[in-house]
Amino acid sequence: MENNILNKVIVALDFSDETKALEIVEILKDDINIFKIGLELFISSGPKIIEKIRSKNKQVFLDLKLHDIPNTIKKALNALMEYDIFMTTIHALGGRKMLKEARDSIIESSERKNKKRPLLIAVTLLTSLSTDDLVEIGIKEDLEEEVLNLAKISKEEGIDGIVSSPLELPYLKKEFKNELLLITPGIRNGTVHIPGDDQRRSSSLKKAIYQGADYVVIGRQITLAEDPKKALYYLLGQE
Ligand SMILES: O=c1ccn([C@@H]2O[C@H](COP(=O)(O)O)[C@@H](O)[C@H]2O)c(=O)[nH]1
Repeated sequence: MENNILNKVIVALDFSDETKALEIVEILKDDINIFKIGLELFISSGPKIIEKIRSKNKQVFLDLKLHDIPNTIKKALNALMEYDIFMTTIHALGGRKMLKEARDSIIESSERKNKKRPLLIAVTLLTSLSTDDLVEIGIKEDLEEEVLNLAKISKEEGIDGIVSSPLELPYLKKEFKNELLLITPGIRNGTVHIPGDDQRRSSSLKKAIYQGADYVVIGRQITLAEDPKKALYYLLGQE
């Protein structure tokens, strides 16, 4: 059971210091198979960090959350196909045309380069946003409806999966069954103090898994802990 859950855990390496990021990979390499490179690490270290992690026989989730006009996204994803990555992200709020260009671009480049393509994942509404934040930026739709709507458009445009908060899992799972990968950050258990924690829609690791997450992304709860491996196993044991 523990192993099944571990296969679904992605650890976010949110550091500007690549030595620190690689240290975490080293500590967790027997437990975790996929590590996430986000904007901070990618901007600080550049693309070479991808190969450094892959050389330890680990998969890379390159989480750049691209959000731009369709043509720019198309070209960016074409360029991204140079890297050997397992999964990457774009924002569903970029709209239907952007999602379609993203999907077409990644498929065309993979066929042209005869190379396996990464999974393309659309972020719905960031887990740091509360209902009040959404109303303030003009998203007056019920939060659940909005996530569902963005997920539906993503699926219609052939996107492989979506990012949402764990709180939205019950109805997303009911709607999409196994037709869309469900990926949830926002995992919290309160054991590690996270200064200025910005997550607003969160839940525990086990709850997210029981409610149908295909992958959960965990960062600071593990990476800021004195003993990251112990923190990971503590999360695994907690309801
Ligand atoms: O809606 C989203 C999309 C992406 N993330 C990313 O997940 C991790 C979460 O890290 P924690 O330290 O566990 O909060 C982080 O890399 C985010 O960029 C997200 O949190 N919410």
